[in-house]
Amino acid sequence: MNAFVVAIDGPSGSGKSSVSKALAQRLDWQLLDTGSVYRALTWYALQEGVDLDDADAVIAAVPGFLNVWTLSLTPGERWVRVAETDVTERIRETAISEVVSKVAGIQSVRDAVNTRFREILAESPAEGIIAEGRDITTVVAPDAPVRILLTADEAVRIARRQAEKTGEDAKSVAATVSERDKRDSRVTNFTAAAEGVAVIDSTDLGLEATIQAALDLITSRSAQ
Ligand SMILES: Nc1ncnc2c1ncn2[C@@H]1O[C@H](COP(=O)(O)OP(=O)(O)O)[C@@H](O)[C@H]1O
Ligand SMILES: Nc1ccn([C@H]2C[C@H](O)[C@@H](COP(=O)(O)OP(=O)(O)O)O2)c(=O)n1
Repeated sequence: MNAFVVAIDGPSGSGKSSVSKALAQRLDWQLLDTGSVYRALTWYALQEGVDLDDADAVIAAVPGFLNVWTLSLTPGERWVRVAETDVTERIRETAISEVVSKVAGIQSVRDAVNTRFREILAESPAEGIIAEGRDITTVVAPDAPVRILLTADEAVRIARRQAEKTGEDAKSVAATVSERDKRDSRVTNFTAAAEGVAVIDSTDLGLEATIQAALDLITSRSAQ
């Protein structure tokens, strides 16, 4: 039987990772963090000496990356590996956040990665799987029974990121978030909900209330 797919999109700091992880843990489902794959590919390309402004060179690096990349789908055991190297922490560093949109902005890179995402969703042995990113509701899994766009005002999202990155300059954290969202929205639509996609705006919602709103949607759709 195919796993029940929940697709979640939203801009940086909207709560995708935290909400998706909590949902997967509570439901005992799998979790696919698609952003981590673009981040790991960016790390790999840099490691291989690829110029990220050379789209053909980035595209040429994708098959080699997909051969050696592995990630955990278990929500409580988050790790991403490239061959023997555990890149879980380093792919979250600002040096990657600042350039990942260059890689994610190349359409044929997206096509190759999306094919792998669809395989993961189709092959999931779990009862359900939560997939989060920027184009899961629209491109990767437009037929998912539950599709959610998580939003929050930009100032709130920036403040959340700044609270996480207390050792870094607050202005540059803000600039990284805004510039990345601007660049990412050239290739993916995560600012407006596509038809049939439910919006959860967490601007004035705590994390627990946001998780509960998503759980309510899943419960009502899975009962249908
Ligand atoms: N509704 C919320 N209320 C308060 N804090 C939140 C909420 N959603 C997320 N956060 C916090 O904001 C930060 C960014 O959330 P995260 O899940 O990493 O967002 P995203 O994956 O969309 O970039 C995290 O520290 C998280 O705990
Ligand atoms: N399905 C996806 C997921 C992420 N991306 C891009 C957008 C982001 O710049 C990077 C990293 O995404 P990630 O979700 O880790 O970023 P945030 O945690 O929201 O800041 O990848 C994408 O283009 N499509």
